[in-house]
Amino acid sequence: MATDAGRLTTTAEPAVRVRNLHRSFTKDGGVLNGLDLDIAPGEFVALIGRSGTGKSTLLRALAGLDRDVTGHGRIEVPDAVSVVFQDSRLLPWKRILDNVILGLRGADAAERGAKALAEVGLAGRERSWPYQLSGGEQQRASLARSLVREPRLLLADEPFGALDALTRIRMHALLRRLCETHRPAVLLVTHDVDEAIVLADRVILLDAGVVDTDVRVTLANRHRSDPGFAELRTLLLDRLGVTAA
Ligand SMILES: Nc1ncnc2c1ncn2[C@@H]1O[C@H](COP(=O)(O)OP(=O)(O)OP(=O)(O)O)[C@@H](O)[C@H]1O
Repeated sequence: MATDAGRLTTTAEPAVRVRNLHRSFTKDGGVLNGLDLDIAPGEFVALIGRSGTGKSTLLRALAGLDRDVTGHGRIEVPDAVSVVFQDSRLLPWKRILDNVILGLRGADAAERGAKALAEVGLAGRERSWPYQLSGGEQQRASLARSLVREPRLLLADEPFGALDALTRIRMHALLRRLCETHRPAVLLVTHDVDEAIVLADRVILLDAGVVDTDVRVTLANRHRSDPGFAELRTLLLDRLGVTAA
């Protein structure tokens, strides 16, 4: 693969810079077809698009998790990148705190892990096993595992996709709070247009492997009943080829 990967370090630079990114799994057609994208430090970007338009492929490229894929282009990301997936990927044979601090160095690792668990509302669950946590709690632990590494870039692929509606709403509030505190740049892949508008500073819609729509969310009120919210939702659903209900 001819990808020219680099590391961004200075704060004047964008946190993520992607230029002319191509990715393909077959000889017949590309999934990403010359994609350009910048994400500023601390900026929260939601990535939406029809099924199969390459959202996860882009996220995996940024995470350095590309497999079975050919391509070229330039990708620049910060040193500290964390990834959260739809399933928590906690190791079942390790207690929650040990999962959170897995691979961390330093005498204060346990202390930092416990602090991260407290931040996501899991104080007191350090010695629990993953199976003793609900799905939502497991995703909280997964967020703690990411944040304890103090990422400059947080990549999240449908992190709330498997959760019930009420837990999702709670997780939205938690993620927003955590991002306001830690200020990583965020790329969140989601199928949920409302989730994108509630959470993000910018919503990017992928189509045919390039950026089709790039809108800044400037709503003072992110409530679904707000007319600006409804207008933005209609615009995005329209671009997705869906008629708003
Ligand atoms: N490992 C792979 N091998 C072969 N094809 C793949 C592989 N991973 C993804 N693809 C194909 O690449 C295309 C884009 O997949 P990707 O998972 O990036 O889409 P997506 O936009 O995230 O889709 P969804 O919204 O359904 O999750 C799809 O056509 C998919 O079948």
